[in-house]
Amino acid sequence: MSSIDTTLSPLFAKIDELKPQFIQRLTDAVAIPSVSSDETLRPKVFAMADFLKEELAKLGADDITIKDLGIQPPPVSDPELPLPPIVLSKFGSDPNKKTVLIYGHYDVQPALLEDGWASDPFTLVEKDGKLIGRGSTDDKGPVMGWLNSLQAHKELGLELPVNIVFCFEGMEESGSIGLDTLIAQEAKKYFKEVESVCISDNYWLGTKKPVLTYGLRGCNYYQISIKGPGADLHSGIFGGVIHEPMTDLVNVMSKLVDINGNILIPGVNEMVAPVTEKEASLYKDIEFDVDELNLAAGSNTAIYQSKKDILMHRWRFPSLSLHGIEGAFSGAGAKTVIPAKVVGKFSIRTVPDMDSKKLDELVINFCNEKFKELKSPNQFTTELIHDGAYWVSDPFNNEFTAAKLATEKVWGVEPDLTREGGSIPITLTFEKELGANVLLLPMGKGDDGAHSINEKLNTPNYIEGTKTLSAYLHYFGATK
Ligand SMILES: C[C@H](N)C(=O)N[C@@H](Cc1c[nH]cn1)C(=O)O
Ligand SMILES: [Zn+2]
Ligand SMILES: [Zn+2]
Repeated sequence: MSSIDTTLSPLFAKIDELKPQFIQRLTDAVAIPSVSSDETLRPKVFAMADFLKEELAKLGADDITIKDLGIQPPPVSDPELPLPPIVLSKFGSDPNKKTVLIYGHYDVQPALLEDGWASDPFTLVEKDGKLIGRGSTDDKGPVMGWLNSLQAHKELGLELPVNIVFCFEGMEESGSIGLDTLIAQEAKKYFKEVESVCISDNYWLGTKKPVLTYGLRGCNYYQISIKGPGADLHSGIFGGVIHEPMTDLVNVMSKLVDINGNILIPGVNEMVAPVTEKEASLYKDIEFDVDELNLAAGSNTAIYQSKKDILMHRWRFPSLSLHGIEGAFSGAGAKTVIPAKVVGKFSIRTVPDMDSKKLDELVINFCNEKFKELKSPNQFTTELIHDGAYWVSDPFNNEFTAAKLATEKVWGVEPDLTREGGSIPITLTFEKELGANVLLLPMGKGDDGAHSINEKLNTPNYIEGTKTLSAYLHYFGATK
């Protein structure tokens, strides 16, 4: 037995013993509806920051620093809306140990029972080996996983193998506003000793095999606002005699993408890096198939049937999704209203070598052009709400080697190396500003339903995932 194995055996046994407390920790976290995109729930996002602060204090943090980010910039309804703080914390400062920055986010996507949840989204339910609740997999489960690991070390009196710097944010689901600047400001201060970054905020590709992730798509999020009449109107009185904002909006939005997911804005696809032969050969060894995709989607609606096509369109080609229309009638029944103002939301997932600023220009000009063709007198604007960069790294550095050992130790299989279709806007900033390697070490499975109804984290993924994160720190701490 190696000395790491000798350390990990009692650590894993302790994690198993603490399982009920770990589930309670996640239950308490999920109970706080920290939805960053809902301005009315902003106090709850602050409550979640307080919760983390208390947990970190209980675990004996050497330092806890709460960084205020000021007021949220437009577009917002409340011009005085405060941004949630960044929760920073340190455990250990041994100059002979490596220092690992662990990033996670404490905000969540919106969730309403009436969206189709089987139970209240903010009450964690354990059913059939699954922990169901908003944020269970994205990202409260993994964040609690790190805290669980510290608790297990503390209760065993086991020294941490690395110095830890936590950086938890409350705006990830809304573009990580303010965090870029904070990282740049603290690079030579709070983050001075950091030499490596680990993020657990994505998912296995499928449901059977753990993965390590070396790429993310970026995300540019836009809104089109159209304003017409002074107030919502009766369609029996005004229908057919005025230009309706909703008709204009649906018309413009329908020109952005076709039903096979092809982006119709000229110049966008031209920015995408060509596929090399080496890259094309990478896909065959990855464990995944169209059935896994259909299972995770809960439908047989795949555009592509081959593994390679699916993965390439998830990881290395851009996509444009239409998300919703603010101000449109969306309730049950048959309300005969003409909405006075509507705001259409869509985003583009970006990939190498797309230029974010050039993309904004192409999108905004295209929308303006399509609206102009309608010859409508309504007021029209398209704007970027937030953007986050794509990221691709080397999956064979020390971080990935240690994570592979940790995954094999816990799960007994070699992990696949994957990219992620989703975005974690701050990843590239950490890499650039801190000059550190970043590793993505996911906890949940591909069918967890992040951002969807009935989001879940399988209980074994939560517990074995806590072991994997812990083992990673030990293997990485031992690298020369
Ligand atoms: C992968 C990560 N857990 C996640 O869900 N990220 C979000 C980030 C985002 C970007 N714009 C809005 N939210 C995502 O990929 O949608
Ligand atoms: Zn997330
Ligand atoms: Zn998310």
